[in-house]
Amino acid sequence: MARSPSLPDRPTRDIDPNLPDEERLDALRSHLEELTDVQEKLASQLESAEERRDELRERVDQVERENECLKHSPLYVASVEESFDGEVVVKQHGNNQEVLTEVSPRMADRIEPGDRVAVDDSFGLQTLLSAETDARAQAMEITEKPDVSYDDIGGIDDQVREVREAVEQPLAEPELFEQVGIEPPSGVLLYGPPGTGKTMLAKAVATKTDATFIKMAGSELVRKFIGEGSRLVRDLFELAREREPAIIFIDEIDAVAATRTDSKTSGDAEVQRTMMQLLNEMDGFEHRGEISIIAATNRFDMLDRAILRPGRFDRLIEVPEPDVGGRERIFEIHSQDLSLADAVDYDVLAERTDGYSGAEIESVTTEAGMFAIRDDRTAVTMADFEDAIDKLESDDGSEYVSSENYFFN
Ligand SMILES: Nc1ncnc2c1ncn2[C@@H]1O[C@H](COP(=O)(O)OP(=O)(O)OP(=O)(O)O)[C@@H](O)[C@H]1O
Repeated sequence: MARSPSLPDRPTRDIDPNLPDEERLDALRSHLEELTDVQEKLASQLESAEERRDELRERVDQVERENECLKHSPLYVASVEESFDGEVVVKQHGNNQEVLTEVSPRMADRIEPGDRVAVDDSFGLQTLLSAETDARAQAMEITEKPDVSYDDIGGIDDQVREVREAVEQPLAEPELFEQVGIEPPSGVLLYGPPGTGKTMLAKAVATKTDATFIKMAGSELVRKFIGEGSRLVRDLFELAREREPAIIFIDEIDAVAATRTDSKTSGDAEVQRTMMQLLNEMDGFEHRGEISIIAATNRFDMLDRAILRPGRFDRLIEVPEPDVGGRERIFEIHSQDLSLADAVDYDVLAERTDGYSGAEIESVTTEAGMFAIRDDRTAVTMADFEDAIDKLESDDGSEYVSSENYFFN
């Protein structure tokens, strides 16, 4: 705790009244100087004390706010089903319990059927959830025009070709499949280590086919939107129908489609419901129109085989870590917009980055640029790239450990 600084001594001086006038005046002047000095010191101490008081006040405010938050019990999310004079029927998400409850006059004229609200333990309506807090908006990332092209993807040419055949062609030339009399693949599953370009592949097809890209992350469905998973899956397919042509991209599908465990915890039951909804949507998707479904995982081993049956994710495409030629190409792609001071030997960099994913190579190029900036230069050199690799190798973060370590552990 900071101690208050001690106050300066108050100068005292006895001036002999019998001194000649001139000497008394001198003595008084010098006394005045001492007093002025003390006054300045006191003023500066007062200023520091006021600053400290303001800091403490701010801290008290913050602690009070935190305390308030701690005193509040959690709120539950519910939907308004019907609304009468000052009363509403709400249905709590998760357990689907329906109750009739009163609405405070403060909220009465703002509540309409279909609204999502936060309710407390006794179903008192606390807040009307705005569109921003709506789970549907939060759980799905919608991109009308993604800007990834096939040329932005390096080192996985075979996978690009397969995805084009399985997703792009049925969207672009459905009549071809009709003429030949075959069904295009229902869903495509991309599997492989993290950061190898799976999301990019899905976005690139959407760009090429002018389709809306709708992404949902399986992990978020089970962690963030507990109790709402199956409804959100239904919404996801509904939204795709509204936005045709559309590509539905389900990232980390393993989070909702992992092999069934024997445990009967409510969390597992909820994940099961979400997966069943997903399977239902896919099975009932006969006249799919211009909608394609792509899923991705880096835990292929964990998947429930039920999702791989014909009519579901029946086209599997492995997206591996890039080989040396692929890494060279990815270095070239990510250096396209860099100002380079001299020729960069991408082949040497590719040799040095065995086991790196595309995302890790992107980090190397960003870090190389940072080295140039730190050095007050506007162009990046080969040495910057080498230093960047050294730095990322020595960094103590699992982020840059070879992505093999993530895969099938
Ligand atoms: N093959 C690649 N070519 C060029 N860049 C790549 C490649 N793979 C990854 N990248 C870079 O890494 C970033 C992340 O890639 P992306 O999100 O497609 O990986 P992912 O396989 O979907 O990863 P995750 O499994 O973690 O979701 C991309 O935005 C891109 O900059």
